Amino acid sequence: MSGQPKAQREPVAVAVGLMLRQDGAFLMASRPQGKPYAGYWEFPGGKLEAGESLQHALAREFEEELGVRVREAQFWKSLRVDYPHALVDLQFCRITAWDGEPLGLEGQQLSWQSLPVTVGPVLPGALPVLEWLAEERLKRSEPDQ
Ligand SMILES: Nc1nc2c([nH]c(=O)n2[C@H]2C[C@H](O)[C@@H](COP(=O)(O)OP(=O)(O)OP(=O)(O)O)O2)c(=O)[nH]1
Repeated sequence: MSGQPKAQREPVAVAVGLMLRQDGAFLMASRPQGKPYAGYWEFPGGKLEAGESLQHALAREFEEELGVRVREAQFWKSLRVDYPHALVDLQFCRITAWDGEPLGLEGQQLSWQSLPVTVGPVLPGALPVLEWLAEERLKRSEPDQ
């Protein structure tokens, strides 16, 4: 295998955004050809550049990949995933306001989804997000104690 031995790998920080529409739908994207897990579905985002903040990386990736200007984003949850190709620290943010309609500027397919999702396969590092969204939905539907 090429690259660093697994045990010595430094985690790579990744900014990921869940664009959440008022009706509860969220945007998913297919991974473009040429990337690991091409064709798998994920949430838009990408790696932080050296010295870059999470908010900045999120805004940059959304401009580059979707042509969307992020107006309101809040950090939500993080998740470390150990892939054969990389060790990643995923920083998930909820995006609740933006300018523009998302376009697949890197050749990726886009789809507004709700639970259960109808696209697949879903990237392993995006699957837990669907569980978190389902948990939230459950909490919202439970009567107050
Ligand atoms: N965007 C995104 N990446 C995810 C998710 N879940 C998950 O495990 N990942 C992983 C896949 C990749 O290993 C990494 C993101 O790196 P990437 O290669 O897509 O990022 P990038 O756009 O900066 O790529 P590049 O400039 O190096 O081509 O995070 C997710 O929901 N969204």
